[in-house]
Amino acid sequence: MRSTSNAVEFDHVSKHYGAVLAVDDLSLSIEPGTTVALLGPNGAGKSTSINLLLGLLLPSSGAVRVHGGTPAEAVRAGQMGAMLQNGALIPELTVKELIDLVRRLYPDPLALDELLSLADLTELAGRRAGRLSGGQAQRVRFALAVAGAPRILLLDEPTAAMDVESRLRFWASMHDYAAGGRTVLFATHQMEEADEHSDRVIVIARGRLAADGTAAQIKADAGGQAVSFVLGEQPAAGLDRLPGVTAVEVAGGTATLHTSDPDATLDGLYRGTALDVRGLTLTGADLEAAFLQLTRESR
Ligand SMILES: Nc1ncnc2c1ncn2[C@@H]1O[C@H](COP(=O)(O)OP(=O)(O)OP(=O)(O)O)[C@@H](O)[C@H]1O
Repeated sequence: MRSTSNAVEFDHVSKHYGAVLAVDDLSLSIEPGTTVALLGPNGAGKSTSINLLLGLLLPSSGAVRVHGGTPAEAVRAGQMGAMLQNGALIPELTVKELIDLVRRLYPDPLALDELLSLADLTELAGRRAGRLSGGQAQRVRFALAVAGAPRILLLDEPTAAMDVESRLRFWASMHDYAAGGRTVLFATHQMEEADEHSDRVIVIARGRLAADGTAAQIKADAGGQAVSFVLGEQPAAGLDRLPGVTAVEVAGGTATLHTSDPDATLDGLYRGTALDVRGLTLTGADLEAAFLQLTRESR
């Protein structure tokens, strides 16, 4: 029986390169229309996972499914587009010629003008590919990846060569593309990119799943948020039982409540205690702190 409800499924997938175990019993599924960030330190297995999804590598064990079929079937049907780390462009062709050449390979491609506009290349249409800057060439790679109007778009560190301005333009293009109900999976080292541009963050470390959820959930699970206030001489008893609280520290008259749910903790503090709460500060874990904690835990 083939399930068609998920765009992507990894079912107990492992991948060895000789003695190196790059992906270790990874199971996950991605619903259609989701934008997922794949986050992990160097060597975590991100590129290997993307190559498995594209059918460029076969799993040592387990199964990878794309819309219920094999990756090879999905690629043949033009369902997948990919922007890998260093895809070569033909330097003599103009941007327009190159994109048109590739789009004509697909059964149901996007229109040339639409592609140029989507990748913000209209003004560079007549420029030879060999004369583009690194960031402009990445935009061309993006146009080539979406030329066949794939249902699933895979991006391996797409903004690695881009300056701030190019990054902004690139993410705007990605969101335009994803808005049509397409599934996007992008690998990144940039926490803020994962936080800002995905519906879901999957953290892998040493080939295993370290965390899976929205950026907000991952931050909360890492328990890095805290509510602090001036306790003075008041008793600290019971603070550790407030909703969401994972640990309490009292030092120099200040109480710090580490919490997985600051809203619930504050509510409990005001309604459930008779404390006089002054000098309140809230500190949130950023995704970077959560990520470091998660990937450290899995070592
Ligand atoms: N062709 C290969 N032969 C042998 N080992 C490999 C090969 N490709 C990757 N590896 C190893 O597999 C592990 C996972 O590598 P992978 O490239 O998937 O990680 P990554 O998360 O994409 O890393 P990065 O962030 O550095 O791009 C690493 O230990 C890497 O050294």
